[in-house]
Amino acid sequence: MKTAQNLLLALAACASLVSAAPVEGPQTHDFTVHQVRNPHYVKSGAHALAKAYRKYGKPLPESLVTALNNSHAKRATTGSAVTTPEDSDTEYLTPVSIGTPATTLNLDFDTGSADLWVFSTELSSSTQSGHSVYNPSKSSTAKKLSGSTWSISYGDGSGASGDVYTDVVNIGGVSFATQAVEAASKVSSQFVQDTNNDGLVGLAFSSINTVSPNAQKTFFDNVKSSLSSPLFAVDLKHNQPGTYEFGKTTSSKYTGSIAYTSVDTSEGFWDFTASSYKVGSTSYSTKLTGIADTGTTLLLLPASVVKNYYSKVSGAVNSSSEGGYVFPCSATLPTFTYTVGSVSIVIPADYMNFSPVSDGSSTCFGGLQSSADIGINIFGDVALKAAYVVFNGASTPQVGFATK
Ligand SMILES: Cc1noc(C)c1CN(C)Cc1cc2n(n1)CCN(c1cc(N)ncn1)C2
Repeated sequence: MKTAQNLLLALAACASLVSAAPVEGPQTHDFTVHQVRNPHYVKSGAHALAKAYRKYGKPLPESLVTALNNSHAKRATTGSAVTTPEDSDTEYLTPVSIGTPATTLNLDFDTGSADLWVFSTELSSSTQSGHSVYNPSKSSTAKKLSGSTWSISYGDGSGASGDVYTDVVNIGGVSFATQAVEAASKVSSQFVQDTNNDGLVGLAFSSINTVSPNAQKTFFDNVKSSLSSPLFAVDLKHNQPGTYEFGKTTSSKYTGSIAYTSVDTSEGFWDFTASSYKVGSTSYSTKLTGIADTGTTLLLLPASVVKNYYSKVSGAVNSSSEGGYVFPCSATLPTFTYTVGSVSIVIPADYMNFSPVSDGSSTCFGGLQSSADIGINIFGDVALKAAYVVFNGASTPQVGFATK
């Protein structure tokens, strides 16, 4: 059998080096096959040998079957997906494929919550209108999580609720076969109107997942152990597409080094502390503890910090009618800098002008607002899009920041 095995192995080896010689004749075609190496492929002799046995219809020897089952050539996985800003960076939407055959929904990746929920056929037709929806009855891999329900409400008073299925979910090439997919049967008006948004992917800690009676794991918690590295990296940009990477960081996406700091997960968030901040060139040695939250649009910090900032903006007022600090759109704004370890993230002045309070208005709403009414500071998209941010889910979670 050895000879036969060697032959099959040799055949298998040849089979992987296909580069047919050009065929001479009345017409000449170039049949050269160009190999492109798959950087993620982990070579396995047992798999190559088994391929040869199968190719010639030979039963696999017991030893080979054992080797295959024990093969530690587990594919280390990584993936990357493009995320696109909507409505002046109000939110960032990323395509996610769900079910068999797959349907692609554009979802809001939210490191501030832990439910993966989607618009579904369980909503009224008028509510579904304009959205891509998940139809579990059309997915051969959908399984109802019997007796489970979910209900979530967000800081801005929006929310959704429904029942639960497990199904295959693929994000940027990283797939999990039995992800809890929370199908919405009710959504609040903010979501109905937002036809760009087909639901959310929660990337906070699974401890705050709302499924009852048994909380479900986030997509990241499900895939974490199979990733090359237990992390996801977030590269949000101002008015242009960015990326969510799973299992890897990409050095060309940032400058200098990534400064990591500890995370307090006790509330289920990526809660970290910046050691100091700056308004323009004025430094404040005040620590800022808050959550890294991709699902919140703005930067929400203590009233004292916000006051220091807008004291440098001529014409700025804290408007009760507009619900926060506003200023003349022509005002010159200072930058805002937050420091994590050795890295200082400078938020450019134009990020600090969120948008006119309404179309055509010459009064603009600030990207920095007070967190006083919330009870927690939130480093939302205004802060995060100035950085390359790594959410590391190792046994001691960390969050890392780099300039870009
Ligand atoms: C309008 C609007 N405002 O902000 C967003 C996003 C929208 C988009 N859209 C109209 C409606 C909407 C409302 C929410 N979302 N989407 C996403 C989840 N929300 C969060 C997440 C979180 N971590 N923290 C607080 N809320 C509230």
